[in-house]
Amino acid sequence: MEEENNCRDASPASKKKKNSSNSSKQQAPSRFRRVCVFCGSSPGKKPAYHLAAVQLGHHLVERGIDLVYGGGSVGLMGLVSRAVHGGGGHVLGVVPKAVLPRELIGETLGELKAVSGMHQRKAEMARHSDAFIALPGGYGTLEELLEVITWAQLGIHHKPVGLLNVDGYYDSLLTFIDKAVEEGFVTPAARRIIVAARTPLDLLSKLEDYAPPPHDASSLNLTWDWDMEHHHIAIYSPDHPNSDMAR
Ligand SMILES: C/C(=C\CNc1ncnc2c1ncn2[C@@H]1O[C@H](COP(=O)(O)O)[C@@H](O)[C@H]1O)CO
Repeated sequence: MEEENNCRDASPASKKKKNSSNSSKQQAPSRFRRVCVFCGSSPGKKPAYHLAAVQLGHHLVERGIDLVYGGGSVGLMGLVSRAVHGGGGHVLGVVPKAVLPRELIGETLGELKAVSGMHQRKAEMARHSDAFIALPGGYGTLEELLEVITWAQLGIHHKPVGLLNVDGYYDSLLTFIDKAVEEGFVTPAARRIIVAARTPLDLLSKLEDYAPPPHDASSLNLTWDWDMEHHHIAIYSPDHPNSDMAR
């Protein structure tokens, strides 16, 4: 799967600013054209989570960064997408066909890309983005976050991965990952893949400065494609006519 052309000049967000108040706050151009945000399909209980989602959306618009996310208007996903869309930024929602019905995801603002399943969704969200940010969320958010961290560790991509640790929501996850380093399951270099901050502003400036750790795994030449045509599925059943056991 080829990555998108990340030329800044083509950014839709940089071309159309609906909200004139944002133009006065216009920042220096970001190195990112599009950022993928993973976050709860629920709003969470604390107002701090809601505020962080809205603030992140505003900061993206101010920097001319477009949003890629899981689509829909539910929970924190709805808050961040409305903030970006309302500020004149471009929003791309990537939604598996099975969860397209409005009763599941609500209304999607901006551009909607329907994909066949969850694996393709993650690959598409990643392909269209220059960096990832996880806001507070549940299993879905954790799964998406850990997958892009794993892909970075394997050298599948070199894009920054940010963790917005609103009100210490992710303290216990970070403590756990530090334990994994201590116990020898995560290397110190791989620990540095995660860029954490407590506010959207701090996180965005850390991500702008991020340099990926050197890793040997690039030579594996892995991709995040899930292309069945180019994968041989081995069959290890002695009774099967095409069994690979005999090969
Ligand atoms: C399928 C159901 C609700 C639909 N909700 C979702 N709509 C869009 N994207 C979703 C939805 N649920 C999960 N996602 C993806 O995972 C992340 C949020 O998951 P979490 O468990 O709420 O943290 C989010 O980034 C999306 O990409 C009925 O259950």
